[in-house]
Amino acid sequence: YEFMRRRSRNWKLLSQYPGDYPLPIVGNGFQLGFDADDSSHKLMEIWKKHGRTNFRMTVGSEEWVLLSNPDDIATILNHPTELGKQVERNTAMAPFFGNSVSTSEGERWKTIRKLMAPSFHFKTQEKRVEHVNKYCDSLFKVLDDHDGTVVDMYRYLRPYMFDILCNSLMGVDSDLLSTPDHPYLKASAKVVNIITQNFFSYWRNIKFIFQLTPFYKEMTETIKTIRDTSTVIISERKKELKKIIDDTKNNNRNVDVDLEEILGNKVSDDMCLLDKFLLSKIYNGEPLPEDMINDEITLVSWTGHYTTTMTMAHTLYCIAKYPEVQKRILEEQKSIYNKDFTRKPTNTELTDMKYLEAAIKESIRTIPTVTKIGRQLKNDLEFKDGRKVPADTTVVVFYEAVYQDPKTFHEPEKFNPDRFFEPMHNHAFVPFSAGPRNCLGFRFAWVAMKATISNIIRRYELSLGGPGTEPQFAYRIVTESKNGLQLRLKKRT
Ligand code: HEM
Repeated sequence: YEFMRRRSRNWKLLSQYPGDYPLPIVGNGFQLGFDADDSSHKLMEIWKKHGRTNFRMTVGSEEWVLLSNPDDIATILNHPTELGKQVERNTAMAPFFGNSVSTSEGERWKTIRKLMAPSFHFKTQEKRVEHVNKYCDSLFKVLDDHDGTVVDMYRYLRPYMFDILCNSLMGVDSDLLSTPDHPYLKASAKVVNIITQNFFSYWRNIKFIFQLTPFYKEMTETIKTIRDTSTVIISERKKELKKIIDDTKNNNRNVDVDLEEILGNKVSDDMCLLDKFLLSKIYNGEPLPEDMINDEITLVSWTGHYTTTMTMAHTLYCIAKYPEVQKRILEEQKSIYNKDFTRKPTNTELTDMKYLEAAIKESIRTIPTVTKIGRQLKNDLEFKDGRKVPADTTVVVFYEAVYQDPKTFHEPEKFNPDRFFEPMHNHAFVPFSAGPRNCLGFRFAWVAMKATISNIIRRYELSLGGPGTEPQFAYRIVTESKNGLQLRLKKRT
């Protein structure tokens, strides 16, 4: 009786939102179709059908409320305690990233997030710009070889971004840019697709069947490759730390690192992220177990390089597609670098690149890097308009819908960076999420994207790859083009 009572109460609350009547067992699941790559498109159709506003869906036994209203997005993302991720999404991601900061809850999440946060503080930006600029020279060497020809930007931007992260956060030189066919790059390119399939293909949760399929084998091999790469990075850094200690003992001191901190296992803000994981004893007074460090390094290496690469590549594509935007970015660059057009940017100059920033934002709006994020409610939640959503519901921030809503973005079909100079709702555009569980790496990502694009655009004229190369975007957990991102780069004289 209690179960029935709760169900009917929940249904009463949920049915305040538009949505189709759910069938027994499957709910509205069939409306998502059977092709995971197409489910985002299907959800957009449902959003339009119900009046381009927040709507509800029942997927299997789960209740979803999908939000496109910025007021309600502000309510969920800034909530101090509703920080739990959608259980289904975590199930899809956990085989790759275990119980990492992005997938964990409660004390583990809080402790690790606190340990990591100083590595992403705004004070670190100056140092990050230097790292990006250094690796840009290696990128130029590779891209110069393709002068005038069509090149897949993913192929070189991914290893480039991975090398920057590895050097800047892990203190290890990886140089994947010189081996773009490296097994890590091949494996990590499969992650988005596999997680998206796990998420939308419910039969995969029937483990004994899934384990018999080739998909399972592919997933296991992919996980092994990316986690083994983290093991190598961790052991390289351990060796380096040992060398620093030995060198110091032999009076050959490496000035970069404070030995007392290392020997005393003290963690300082200046240390690279991996040193913090290796040296801290925050976890029950003991060093962090190796598999826990592996979870975090695998997550940060993957998410940090993949999302940033996709956003940069898609922005370069938009710049190539809209020559007037390219012209205005270039004019802004000329106004900053009129004396020396090849000089690398400083952090202050990056903040002056307002039009470039608007162009990156408009690229994210039209090709959202992250298409949805979810929170699974622990308690009932009341939104600004007085409607309540019951505990256990999954509340989804449906970015694609927000970005295509004419109430929020006037003439959403137009590519218009200038819209970001107009006043807008402060939660209309939160691609890095917001509130206590926002993206830790957003400052790092901004620095990397702005510095890289500023350097690239001053060196090369960008145009589209031509017939047959138009990107085929798939809106997976991260948006990516199935046939790469082909652009023609021509060195400026
Ligand atoms: C353009 C690039 C990026 C975009 C669009 C992006 C977007 C996001 C979003 C939307 C979330 C929230 C996910 C959710 O609530 O389900 C998130 C979380 C996170 N991001 Fe990013 N991100 C980017 C780059 C980075 C970089 C460069 C790093 C690290 C080097 C990073 C590390 C993280 C971490 C660790 C979390 C989990 C935070 C937590 O749960 O407490 N991201 N990111």
